[in-house]
Amino acid sequence: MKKNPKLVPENYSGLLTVSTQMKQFVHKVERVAKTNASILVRGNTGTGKDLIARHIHNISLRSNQSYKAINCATLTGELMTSELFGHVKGAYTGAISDRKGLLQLTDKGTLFLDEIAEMPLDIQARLLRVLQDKEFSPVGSSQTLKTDIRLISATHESLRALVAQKKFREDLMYRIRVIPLFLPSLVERTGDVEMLLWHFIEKLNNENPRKVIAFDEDSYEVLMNYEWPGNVRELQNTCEYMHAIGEGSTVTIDDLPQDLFELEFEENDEKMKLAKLMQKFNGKRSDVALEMGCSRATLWRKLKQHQLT
Ligand SMILES: Nc1ncnc2c1ncn2[C@@H]1O[C@H](COP(=O)(O)OP(=O)(O)OP(=O)(O)O)[C@@H](O)[C@H]1O
Repeated sequence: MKKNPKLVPENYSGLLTVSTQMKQFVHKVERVAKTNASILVRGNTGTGKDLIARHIHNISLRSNQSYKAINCATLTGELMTSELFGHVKGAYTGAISDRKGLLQLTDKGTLFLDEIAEMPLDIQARLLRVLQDKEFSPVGSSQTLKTDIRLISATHESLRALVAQKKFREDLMYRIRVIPLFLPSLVERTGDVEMLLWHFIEKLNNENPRKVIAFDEDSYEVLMNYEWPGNVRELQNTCEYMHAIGEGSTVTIDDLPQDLFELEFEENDEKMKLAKLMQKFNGKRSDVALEMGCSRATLWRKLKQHQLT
């Protein structure tokens, strides 16, 4: 039975962590936040790019000005242009009144462009001009407006690779990645899976009649050893699933979603490796555990799981 170890995280504008790697990352972020330099956050899906961008704004010299975010992956080209630059009445069919764009609304503040790799090339060209000249015109208008924005962008892809494929402008890449930051994925953040697991479980306990206070050994082991390709978002969704699907105060292995068991290739590799090591050490489990860097209990469970006992 595993209970809440009550790990106490740091809280950076809602981004929680107990990991040294993350604290070092945030320390770096805090040094650059106070400048006006454009920041590019590179990180996989669900790693908290939104939260980091918000934190940069919160601790910057612009914190009392506006902060706005758009996700370039969810907008069509026309909508993105109008969101960013605004338009005047009649600029498009459907443009029934003037609309201010984010470049105007975040003047003196911070604009966060999530999934910037998805921005169409023509809008990239327009954005580059804004960053160079600090001015722009709304769609359908001949008026030039001044703007002073701090740009934070995020991507899960390599912009360099996209530049090589001619899908991203090289000049824009240099403008927006003056400071590149690499957000670690969840499994690289030692201690965070366990801390966040209980954070989300406690939150669900507060919102629901079911109160989970423990996990059985098997479920905990699977959760602690999973890769979390969808990072914090996947962990959060998994907690919701486990909390909703099971009964009573303990989460058991049957309450875990199927996705967590679908790493069959690695499992087969593991079985081979285990079998070889058992042979090499004449079945002496303490030596095999030492070689694998795991506890004897973990080794025992793995042997059982692969039917090697
Ligand atoms: N360290 C963290 N502590 C608490 N909650 C977190 C943490 N990181 C992420 N979250 C939560 O996980 C979810 C995903 O985070 P967020 O949207 O910031 O990720 P993202 O990297 O921008 O994802 P995507 O690239 O898919 O848009 C959000 O609900 C967020 O509040």
